Amino acid sequence: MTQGGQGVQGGRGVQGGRGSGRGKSRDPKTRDKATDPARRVALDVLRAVRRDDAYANLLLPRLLRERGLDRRDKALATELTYGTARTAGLLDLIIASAAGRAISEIDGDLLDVLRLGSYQLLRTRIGSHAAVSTSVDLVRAEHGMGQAGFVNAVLRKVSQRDEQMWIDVVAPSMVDDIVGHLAVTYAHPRWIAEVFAESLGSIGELQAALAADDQRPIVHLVARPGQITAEELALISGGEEGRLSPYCVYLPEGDPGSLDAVRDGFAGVQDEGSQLVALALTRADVGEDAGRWLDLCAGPGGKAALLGSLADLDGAGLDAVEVSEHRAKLIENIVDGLPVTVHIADGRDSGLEPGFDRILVDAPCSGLGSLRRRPEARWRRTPEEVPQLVELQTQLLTEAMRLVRPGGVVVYSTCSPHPAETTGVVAAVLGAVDGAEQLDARPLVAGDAVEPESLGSGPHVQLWPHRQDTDAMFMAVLRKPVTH
Ligand SMILES: C[S@@+](CC[C@H](N)C(=O)[O-])C[C@H]1O[C@@H](n2cnc3c(N)ncnc32)[C@H](O)[C@@H]1O
Repeated sequence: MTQGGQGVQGGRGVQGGRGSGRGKSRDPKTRDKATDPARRVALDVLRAVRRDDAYANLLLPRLLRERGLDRRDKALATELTYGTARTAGLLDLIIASAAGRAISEIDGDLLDVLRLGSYQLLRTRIGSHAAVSTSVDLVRAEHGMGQAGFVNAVLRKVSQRDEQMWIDVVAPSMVDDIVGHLAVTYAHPRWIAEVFAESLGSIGELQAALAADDQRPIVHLVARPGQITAEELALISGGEEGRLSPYCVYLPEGDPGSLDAVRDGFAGVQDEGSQLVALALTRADVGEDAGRWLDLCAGPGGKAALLGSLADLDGAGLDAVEVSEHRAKLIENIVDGLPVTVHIADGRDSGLEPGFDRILVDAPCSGLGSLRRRPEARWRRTPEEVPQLVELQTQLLTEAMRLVRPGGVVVYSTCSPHPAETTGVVAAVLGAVDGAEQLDARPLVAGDAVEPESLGSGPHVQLWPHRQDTDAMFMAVLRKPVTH
């Protein structure tokens, strides 16, 4: 996808056989065959997402493997599935307007096809004839001519405007409601745009934040220390060494699952921001480190594996607590051979003896900071979920402060920039633990390529896709007083 600016660059009308300028990436000439396997896979995933609450990023790779798509069809199916899932709310506004009826009045199966067709019309280079006719064919095969006629009529109407023209129709005006306008333009629910604005402290950067979140990110790999270096991993994967984490490799294309290093567990898929959180825990000054480390919310184990590798090199050991049995098994698999002990337990009452030198609380959260990587998530989350999460986060961090030894540190992190889940939780716990202090997290994250000052005013660190090109990870470092 190209950078999604405020105006749609190019903005060519689709009547000439092309959609708008944003997100154009494919030569359509050979993609016009009806119900080709790529569109079939995309539709099946979108349907499972809507009907069964499936996760597109888990189901799609499975279907691509099972159905034996070639490389080009895999790329097309991936673009159409993730793109459509990510923009579903915006597409629905356009479809409702074109159909002249509410989305709730459109049959779900037809809506999936309309979303897939509209996405092709508005955000890909696929010709409008191909986008419409392949959609009609998908419906005709399953639902007959009548329904196919409806889909044909709606998509033809959608094709009469490009994306920017439709935004002018369906979005609130920028003058009356700038947040609402930007939310629609960059395909986000309004409440999430409000949360981003609140976390950023103004709406000045909101457009950049939403635009970055409206892109498909490249894959980040972690080279597990002591097992493979980032330089080696970059060489064998064809990727590029990361800018921020010494263990990160950017993989612009290709299937990470096909790399031997990933299959053998020397490397894994992990956002660079998550690597920085684990790193911050190991870099914090705790005085004499007896090597008792704890990951209190460890599943599925990405950070536990990185911490375990670093603990191995340091002669330390890591206890990894996870409440879900299934996720605890995932940790077991990923930390095989490392000095990590997995406990299936509630982190609020794990039964572990206090006295840890370093504790990570990578708390369950709304996930608003990793929406780029989970295409449908933004349309599933609701603001009503947040207070309950905040309560759990506060309890987990409070327990971590009990388990850490005097002088030891707790890193509290979320893959969410929501102020209630981040600074709100930290302030509440700091206020409740006598003498606890918050350390400046910025020097623990900064490196050769990043000055601490570029990470905000501290003491916490809030990463952002539009600033660091990582997920919007939050981290705060708390130290328990020595006299406590
Ligand atoms: C954000 S994820 C952690 C991600 C993990 N650190 C990683 O890097 O792979 C939060 C985890 O906390 C677990 N969790 C939720 N409630 C918990 C609790 N009360 N005690 C321990 N773990 C909990 C969830 O099941 C989930 O696996």
